[in-house]
Amino acid sequence: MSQVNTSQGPVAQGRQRRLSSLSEFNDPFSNAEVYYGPTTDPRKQKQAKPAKINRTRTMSVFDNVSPFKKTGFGKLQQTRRGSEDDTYSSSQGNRRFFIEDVDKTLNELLAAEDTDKNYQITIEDTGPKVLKVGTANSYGYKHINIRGTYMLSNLLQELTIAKSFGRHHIFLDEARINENPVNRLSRLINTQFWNSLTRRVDLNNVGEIAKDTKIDTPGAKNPRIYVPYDCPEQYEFYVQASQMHPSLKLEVEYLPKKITAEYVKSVNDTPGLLALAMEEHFNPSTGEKTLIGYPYAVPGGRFNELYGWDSYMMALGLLEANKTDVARGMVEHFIFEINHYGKILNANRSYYLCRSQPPFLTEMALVVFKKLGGKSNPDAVDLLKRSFKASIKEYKTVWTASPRLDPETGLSRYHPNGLGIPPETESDHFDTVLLPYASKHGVTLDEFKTLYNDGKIKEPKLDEFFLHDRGVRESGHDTTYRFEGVCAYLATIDLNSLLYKYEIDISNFIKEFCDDKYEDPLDHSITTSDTWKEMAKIRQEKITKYMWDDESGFFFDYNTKIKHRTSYESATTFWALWAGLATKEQAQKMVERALPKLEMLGGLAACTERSRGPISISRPIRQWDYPFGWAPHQILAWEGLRSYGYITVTNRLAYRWLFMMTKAFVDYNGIVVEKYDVTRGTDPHRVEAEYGNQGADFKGAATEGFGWVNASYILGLKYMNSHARRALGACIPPISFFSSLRPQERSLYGL
Ligand SMILES: OC[C@H]1O[C@H](O[C@H]2O[C@H](CO)[C@@H](O)[C@H](O)[C@H]2O)[C@H](O)[C@@H](O)[C@@H]1O
Ligand SMILES: [Ca+2]
Repeated sequence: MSQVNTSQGPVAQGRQRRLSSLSEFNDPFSNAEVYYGPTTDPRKQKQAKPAKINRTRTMSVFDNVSPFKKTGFGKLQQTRRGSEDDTYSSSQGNRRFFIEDVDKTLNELLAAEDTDKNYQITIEDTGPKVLKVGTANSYGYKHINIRGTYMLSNLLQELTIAKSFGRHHIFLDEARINENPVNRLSRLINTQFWNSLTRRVDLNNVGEIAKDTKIDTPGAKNPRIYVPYDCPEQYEFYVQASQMHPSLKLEVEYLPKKITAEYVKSVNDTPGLLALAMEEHFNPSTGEKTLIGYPYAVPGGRFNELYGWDSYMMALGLLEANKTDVARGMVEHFIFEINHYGKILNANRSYYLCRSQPPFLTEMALVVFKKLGGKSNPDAVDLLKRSFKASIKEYKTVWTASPRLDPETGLSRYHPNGLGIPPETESDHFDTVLLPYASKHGVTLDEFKTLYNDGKIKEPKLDEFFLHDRGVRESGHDTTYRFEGVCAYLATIDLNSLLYKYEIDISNFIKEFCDDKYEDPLDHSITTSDTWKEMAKIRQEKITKYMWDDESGFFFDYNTKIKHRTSYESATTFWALWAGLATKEQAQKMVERALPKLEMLGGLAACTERSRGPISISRPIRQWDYPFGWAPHQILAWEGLRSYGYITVTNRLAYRWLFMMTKAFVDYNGIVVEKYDVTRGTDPHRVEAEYGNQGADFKGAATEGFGWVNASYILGLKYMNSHARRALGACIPPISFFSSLRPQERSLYGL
């Protein structure tokens, strides 16, 4: 058992014995609230029972950190360096530290190791990379060294978290700060990041949930909620919340019945959160019924609201973590949005009311339905039916209606309504575009913005620019040179693949759940599975006719205005595989010809360098262009390639992406960001494009990662066998990993 330091007095020894025996029961990898919670708090040690919490396994340092040493295979034989001095190992072989003063150690650590003073310990810091910490068994009397960026940055993270739990002294398992990075990152995503990103409206938290850092007009100072005109219960609920917390100054407003572009522009200076779906809830403490919001996850960083396509990507990750209620909640919110706002919103803020985002509801409803137990669960069936009813409405009234539908080709475009300058962008985002107009009218930039927004200055060319800019934002790909000045005219491969998927899903739904006959409550039309199958077939033919380029192996966007196929090489070409509309021959050409142009060190780039074109001061880099890679592009390409039988290519692409994420996580203080530069080996998280990089701005410890990137990590790991997983844990670069493999293993990666 634990050693007792005989140089201490009997009181200290007794205390130490109690503390040691108490801490024996901790799983080194338990959630922060358990690990730093009351039962492990030495101050509360007397009251706390030594409960057998989360002791699921006996951890050993070597099991945990040295997989290559154990399995031993040539080149990859690597071990992560542990701390010195094994004298104080516990019987389980898992050393523990005792940090007597969390604050003091935190300050010492930062002073010595955070040499660039950004509250993170990274490979760019030039400190000694070693810190002495007291051992648990000596109750801090003897010291051992913690070495290296990864362990020191994990120490910083753990101390930061312990402090946030109000802890002054802690026991800390070495295994916790030397955890295999693949395990650590997946653990944090599943047990912590999702929780930090989850929102659920109740009477007490509305102020927090309504927070928005994007707009700073005087009218945005107080939180505000806009409620659909036909939701009086919700209106009462928010008024009650406002009255319960007067200091919040929460303003509650009804939306008009008809939401026009003029109305949306008129509230740009008084933005607010838009109400979402709620359910009735019985409060046992008051004995009364109240409303409570369905849970949902936000993307993170500046995006503190429910987004359209982010939600689908996050739902996939949430389901893997068994957070089914959150994924289901987001489906409920989308049904609500379609029924009350007319579309799945870009996000639930007033300034997003006119536009949507790439549609994924049918597939999202299907994955949630399956997870809820499928046909055997009446609740799941009910959810699925309501989802498809809403999806059919969305399909007909949003995506295949004016102005999004191009009547000539029958294909659809991102083409939302709206007026004026989008208020949610970075304040200087449009300056280079607006400056010439301000000069022309002899006014300052700010004066011009007001005059233009108020309609006092008319500039048709600028109207055209913003028409496309709104389309760009609806596409989710804001911004890219692929879409600039042209988006609203483009029938994109992205959108039309998703609509093909809707048609197929709706066809299957009608067959399986509606006795092959669906009467639409809106227009009373009757359709069968064949009706929708035929629509899908027609779209597939149109896509091939207008978009497929046999020579390059790409599906390109089609410009409906000039009636011309574009040649911008985008990773969204793989959405044709995800949706299942490409032929086998097309898929093969995509893999042989398009893929090599997009495959980079860290996975798929958003587009090719050639398509993006040269970058200069007057032509700045755009975040949805080369050399950046995005989680949704990876996720959809993996699934698309897999479904066409290209599993080995999927393995390879997934390894690349996961390597890049893991490496950045290890070297940069646990960072997980919105997007990555997939061409950068050392610091792929460093992106100096629009909006910087969400997820990078934290002190001490990242708490939320970024929604769809979190999901991509968990989904990507499903393609890794144990060998690849170990290589990732040791941060073996893709080239080294692939070239270290025996021929039959290389074939697993399509090499
Ligand atoms: O505020 C600027 C823009 O921000 C959003 O776009 C980006 O973040 C979204 C949330 O992660 C994501 O869905 C989108 O693809 C990103 O480009 C927002 O969607 C835009 O409308 C907004 O102008
Ligand atoms: Ca630093």
